[in-house]
Order: sequence, then C-alpha cells, then structure tokens
Amino acid sequence: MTGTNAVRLVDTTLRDGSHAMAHQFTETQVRETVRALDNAGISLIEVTHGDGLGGSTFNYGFSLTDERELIAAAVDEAKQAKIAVLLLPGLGTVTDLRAAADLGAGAVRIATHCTEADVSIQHFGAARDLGLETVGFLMLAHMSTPEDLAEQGRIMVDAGCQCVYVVDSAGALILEEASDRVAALVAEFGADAQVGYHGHQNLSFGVANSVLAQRAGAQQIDGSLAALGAGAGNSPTEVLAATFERLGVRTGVDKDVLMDAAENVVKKYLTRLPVMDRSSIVQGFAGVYSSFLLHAERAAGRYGVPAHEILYRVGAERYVGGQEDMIIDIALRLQQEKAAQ
Ligand SMILES: CC[C@H](O)CC(=O)C(=O)O
Ligand SMILES: [Mn+2]
Repeated sequence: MTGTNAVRLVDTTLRDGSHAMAHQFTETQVRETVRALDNAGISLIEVTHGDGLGGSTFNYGFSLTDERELIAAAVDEAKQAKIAVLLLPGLGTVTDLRAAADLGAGAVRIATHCTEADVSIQHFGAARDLGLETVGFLMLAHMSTPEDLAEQGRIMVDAGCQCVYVVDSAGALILEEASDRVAALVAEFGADAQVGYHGHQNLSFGVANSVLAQRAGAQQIDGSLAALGAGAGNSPTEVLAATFERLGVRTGVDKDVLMDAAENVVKKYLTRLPVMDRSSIVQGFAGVYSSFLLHAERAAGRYGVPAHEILYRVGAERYVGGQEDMIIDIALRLQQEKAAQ
C-alpha cells in the first residue's frame, strides 16, 4: 500500500449529475445541495453544465438555468468549500474561465480526451494566472495504457496542473485496471502533483476502484450524492465516506450528514435515479462515455431502435466526447438495417 492514510473527497453531484438531470438544475436545488455538502465538510464542490463551461448547446443539451447563476449561487452558499468548474477546451474558453473566477469559483478541472492533454496547456496557464486551484481530467482512461496516460498527465503537470485524474468516463475499468493507471501517474509525478480518481458505476466498480486508487496513491476521489451522475452514476459520495471511514482512511467529512443529504435533498429532486440497467451495463462493457446515455435513449425513442444496440455500436466505433451527433447517425443506420430485414 503506497497511499497516505487520508483522501480528499470531491463532490460532482452538481456537475456530473447535470447529465442525469438533462441539465435542468434549478438555483434552489443547487443552493440546497451546496449547503448540505458544505455542512458535511466536503472541501471541493463542482458546479457547471455536465459538459463544462459553455456546454449549454444544441449538441450537448441546453441548461434550464444559466450556469453562471448556478455558480454564483453555489459560491454564495458555501461557507468553507471551494467551488470548482469543469472546462473542456474547445467548448469552454479562457474567457468563460475568467468569468467563472470573477463569480468566485476557486478551482477549475480541465478535461481532455486521454490522448489529447496538449489542448489544455493554455487553459492551465490562464487558470494559474487567475490564482485558481488546477485539476486535470484524462477522460475515457480505459482507452489508454497506464504508461501513455502517465505521459499525458505529465503534459498537464508541466502546464501548471496540480492534480491529474484518471477518469473512468465509461465505468469500464475493473479493479487493477484502475489502480495500475493511478500508480503509473503517481510514479511519473512524484512530488510534482497529486493524482485523483473519478469513477462511474456502469459495471458497479466505482467504489471498489476508488479504494484501490487510494491505496495506489490517489489523494483526491470523486463522488456524487445518491450516485447522481452520467450512465449508472458516479461512486456515491456518502458510500465513499462510509467506506473510507470503515477502512480508517481520513476524509474529514461527516458520512451521516452526507447520507442525510443524499436521502433528503438529492433524492427529493432527482428526475431519474441512476441505475445499472441494460444500457448502462453495455456502456461499461463496451467502453462508452457515460454521458451518451440520455442521448442514446432519445435517439432510440425517435428512431425506434434499442438504446443498448446503439451503445454497442458507439463502443465498437470508439466514439469520444464531442461526437454525440454520431449517436443519431448510428440510430438511423440501425433503423435502415432493420427496415431492410
Ligand atoms: C463531458 C465531461 C465528462 O462528463 C467529464 C466526466 O465526468 C467524465 O468523463 O466522466
Ligand atoms: Mn464523469
């Protein structure tokens, strides 16, 4: 075991959960959730459209409430926690980042496909100039080897990133597949940067992988209350808190306050409880970006083809974030194939 006996739990209910809510968060929901997480001692709370700053678009789905209003509300509610925003270079811009910093965001998590870290360089530079805490997300990490992922992480660290995450966007990693990737980043960075782990529950390994990630040296672990997140959801923050407490790993958070928040805040407003159903299991199995789930379900309804069949094809084609439109293309092809049978 190489990890220290403490880990920071980071909550992404109000960002990854935005996918599961079809980006329909209200200001009241954000305020209640931030208040509860802040009371529980969570020190970093992510609030943005599911696809990050500027994500409210035709391709990704329009937000009900302007994310700048949600960020400002979150900053207003948080007494001790820092508010983080997500930014995908190319969708979110440095201008968006400056606006978020002006609203009081204290951290940015800059996400790229696992082989494309170089597109984040200027954003990390701008974030450091703005005095923000910086985190890098290497998404769809199952598509890279541990060695390649570590090389990409090094690009982020050299650009000013303070913690690089292994992001299991598809919920596809199983046990050592997750911890080997974390260990490779830990070995590459040494004291230069921390390593984090972000899991999805599509094959149900979110929490188990997080435990192994911490043991491999990860110092930040993501969760969402009631698992509210894309696909079958994220590792539930309240379960992570209880599990690490049982294991004697310090988190500095109150698991009972988190359990109360999951039951009495988040479960009261969520429109769809993330579940391991046929579609999300296929996402984990075939390695499909979790946020494609609702897009596939919509296309399935519109073109009369099964969502899990669409998702198998998306996995075979190895589509990545930003290629949401290809889901419609696949659905149309499936429809034509079925009509020809
Ligand atoms: C679109 C960004 C994405 O949801 C980031 C993330 O949480 C992941 O890749 O799992
Ligand atoms: Mn995610």
